[in-house]
Amino acid sequence: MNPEFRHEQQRADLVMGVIAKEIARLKAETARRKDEVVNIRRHFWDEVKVNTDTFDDYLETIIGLRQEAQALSVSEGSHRHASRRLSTLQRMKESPYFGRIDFAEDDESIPEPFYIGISSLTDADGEEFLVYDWRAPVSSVYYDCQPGPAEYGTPGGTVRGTLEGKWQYLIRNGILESMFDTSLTIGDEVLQEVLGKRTDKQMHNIVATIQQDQNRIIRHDRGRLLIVHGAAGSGKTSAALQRIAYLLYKYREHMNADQIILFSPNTMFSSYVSNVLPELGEENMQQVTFQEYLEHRLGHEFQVETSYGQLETVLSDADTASKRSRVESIRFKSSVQFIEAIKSYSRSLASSGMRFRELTFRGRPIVTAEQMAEQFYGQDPELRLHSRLEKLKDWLLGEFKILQKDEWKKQWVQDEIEILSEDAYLKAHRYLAGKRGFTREAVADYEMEPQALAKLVVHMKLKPLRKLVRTYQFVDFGALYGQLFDDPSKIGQWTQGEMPGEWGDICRMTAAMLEDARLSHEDATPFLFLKELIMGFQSNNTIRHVVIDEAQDYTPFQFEFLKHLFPVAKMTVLGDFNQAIYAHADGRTDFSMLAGLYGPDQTELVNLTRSYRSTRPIIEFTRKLIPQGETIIPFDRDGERPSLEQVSDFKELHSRIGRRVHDLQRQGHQSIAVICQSAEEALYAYGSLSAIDGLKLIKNGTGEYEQGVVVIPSYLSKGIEFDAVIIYNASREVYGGESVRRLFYTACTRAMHALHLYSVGEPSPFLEDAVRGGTLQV
Ligand SMILES: Nc1ncnc2c1ncn2[C@@H]1O[C@H](COP(=O)(O)OP(=O)(O)OP(=O)(O)O)[C@@H](O)[C@H]1O
Repeated sequence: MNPEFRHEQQRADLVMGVIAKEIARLKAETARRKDEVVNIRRHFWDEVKVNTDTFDDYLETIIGLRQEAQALSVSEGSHRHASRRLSTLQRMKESPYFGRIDFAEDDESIPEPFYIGISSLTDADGEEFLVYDWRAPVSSVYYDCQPGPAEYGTPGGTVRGTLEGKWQYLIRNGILESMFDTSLTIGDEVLQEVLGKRTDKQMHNIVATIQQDQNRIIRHDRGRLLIVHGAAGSGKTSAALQRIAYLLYKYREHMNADQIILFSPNTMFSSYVSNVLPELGEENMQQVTFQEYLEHRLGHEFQVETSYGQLETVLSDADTASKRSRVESIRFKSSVQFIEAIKSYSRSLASSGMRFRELTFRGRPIVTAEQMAEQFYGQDPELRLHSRLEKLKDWLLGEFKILQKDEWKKQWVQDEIEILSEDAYLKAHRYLAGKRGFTREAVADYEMEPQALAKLVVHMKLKPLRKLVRTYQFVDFGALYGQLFDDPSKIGQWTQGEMPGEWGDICRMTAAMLEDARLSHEDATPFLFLKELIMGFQSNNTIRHVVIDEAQDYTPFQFEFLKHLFPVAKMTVLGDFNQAIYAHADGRTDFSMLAGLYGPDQTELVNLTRSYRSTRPIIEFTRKLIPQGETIIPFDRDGERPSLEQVSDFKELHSRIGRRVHDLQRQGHQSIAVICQSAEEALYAYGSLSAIDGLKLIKNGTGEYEQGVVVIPSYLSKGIEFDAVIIYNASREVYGGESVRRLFYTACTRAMHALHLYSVGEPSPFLEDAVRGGTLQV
C-alpha cells in the first residue's frame, strides 16, 4: 500500500471513530428524549390542575396546559432532531465521505483539504470540519471547477482561490477501496461503476457523482421559474430531488419539507423516488399527482376521467370521426386560446349569464333560479362575482329565516312532532333548555313550549338547505361551464381565434358528458379554472417551492392553474418533449409556452443533453427514433446492441419472450420489463406470458414500483427504469402512426443495460433508420 493511500485510510478510520462516538452519544440521547416524551405524555394531566370555577382559575388552567404542551413539543423536537442526525450518521459510519478538494484561498499559500460527504461533521470540540456537507458553499467547487483559479459564493461574498486538486474516494464497509484523481471530470470510473449496477426497488441519490450541468440545476437560485429540458436519462428527476435537498439545507432556518411539493406522474413513481431525500438525511417533500388534486376538488361533483383513461381512448379507438373530434377537443381545451376564452367568458358573467339551481323545500320551490339571478344582477355591478355571490348567499339565508316564521304553524310540523323518536324529543328538550339558560342539573325543571319545539323542527328541516347555500351549491357550475358548449356559435363572443373544424361535434360531446355528471380529463382543469375565476382562487400560501416532473405532459392550462394555486411559490419544471405522450402536446418541442408564465426576467432555461441511464449502444439506437436525436450525448458505458426479432405470430412471440426473459435472468438482470403500448395490450400479454415465473402486471393505480419481471403499459413506465426492457410488439400495426412515436421512444429509453424488441409481422417504420444505420441488431 502506498503511503498516501495508507494515510487516507488512517484518516478515514479517524473520522469513522468520531462518527462511532457520536452515534453512541446520539443513541443515548434519543433513548433519553424518548423516555422524556413518554413521561410527559403519561403525566400530562397530573401536572395540569383543571379548574374553571373563577376566571383566575380558568386562566391558571390555560397557562398550565400551555406550559405542559410546550415542554412536550420541546422534547419531541429534540427527539426528532437527534433521531434524524443519528440516521444520517448511520449512513456515514462506513462511508464517511466521497470526495476531496485541495483549495487554497487567495491569501494562503498552502491548500487546505476539504472532504465532502452527505452531511457535515466536526471533531469532538466542534472546531475542525472533518467532513463538509455536499451542499455547503465550498462544496460547489468540487462539482463546478477544474484545477486552477476557482471561486465559490457564500452569503458573505465570493471566496477566490486556487483549486490544486480534486479526488474521489470509494469507501465501502469502512475500507478505502480506491481513490481517483478526478481533476478533469468527476470520476468517470466511479460513474461507470454506479451506472453499471443493477437497478434497485427505489431511486438513489447521486451526490457523489453530480455532473456540472446538473449542479447548475441543483444550486440554481434566481427568479421564480427554472425550466429544465433534458434528454431521457439525463438526470432530470435526480437533479430535481438533489435540488430539493439543497434548498432544504440552504434555507433550513426558514423552510421545511412540508413547504415543498413535487407533482409526480403517478403514485408508483412517487414510491420509486421516495427514498432519495431520507437517504440524504432529509425529510420527504409532499408528493401529489395532478389527477389526485383534480379528484380531491371535483370528485364529489363529477366522475372525472383520468389522464390515462384519456390516453387509452386515443390509443385504442380505431381512426373514426369521433376519435378525431376527441383529439381536437383535447388540443383545443388545453390551449392558451381556451384559457383566454374562459377568462373572457367569466368577465361576461358580470352582466349576464349566471346560472343558479332552484331551491326547494319539502318538494316545493322556495327560491327560483330566476329570483336568484335577479338578486345577483340587482347588486352593484362594480362588485366582483365572488362578492356578489356572498351577498346572494346572505340574502338566501335571510329568506330561510322568513320562511321559518310562517312554516312552524303548519300542520306538517305537528305531524313531524308526533312521530319524533323519544331520543330526538329528549335532545330537543335539552337543547331548548340550554337556550333558555337552564343548567345541566336543572334541565328537568324546564317545560318545553310547543311553539319552541315547532320552530326547532322547522329549523332542523332547513339545515341541509342552509348547508347547501353556505357551500355555494346554489350556483350551477356544471351549467355555467356547459354554456360554453350549448350552442356552437356562441364561442365567438369569447374568442376571435380560429376554432377547430370539429367544434360542433366537440360541443355535442361535451354537453352529453356534463349531462351525465362526467368530466373528461381535458375538461377537468378548465372547469376548475372557471369555478375559481368566479369564486376566487383557493390558493395555498404555505408552499414555497413547486417541482413538476414530466412537465411535458402538462397543458398550458394546468401551469396557469398551478401558478394561481401556489401564488408565493417558486417553480422548477422538468421535462422532455420527446417523451410527450398526450395528444395535447402534439407538435410541441419545447417549453416556450411557459415563457409568459412569470415573464422572461423571472425565468431560466437549462438544457441537459448528456444521457446516463442507458449504455452507449442503447442510446445510439434510441436517439435515432426522434428528430434531432443526434444532439443527445451518451455517457460512454459499453453494452450489447439492442436487438430486433421479427416473428410471424403471437404464439411464437410468447415463446421467444419467455426464452429471452430466462436468458436475461441468467445474466443477472433483476428488473425486467415487458413494455406494451396500452393497458389493453398489457393485459393480453400478461395472460399469454403466464409461463414466466412470478410475472406481475402493472396497472394504473399500482402504488409500488415492483421489481422482478413485469408487464407494463408504456405510459406507466415513464420516469422509471429497468435493467432490461423487452418491447412486446414493435410492429407497424402497433407503432405505425406518428402520434405514437414519442410513446415508443419513451418505452425504449427505460432500458439501462439491455433492450430487445419483438415484432409480429412488419416492424414499425420508426426502426428503419436504426436498422439501416446498424444501431439495431436484426
Ligand atoms: N450524475 C449522476 N451520477 C450517477 N447517476 C446518475 C447521474 N445522473 C443521472 N444518473 C442516473 O441516470 C438514471 C436516469 O436519471 P433520471 O431518472 O434522473 O433521468 P431523467 O432525465 O429524469 O430521465 P427520464 O426523463 O428518461 O425519466 C438514473 O439511474 C440516475 O441515477
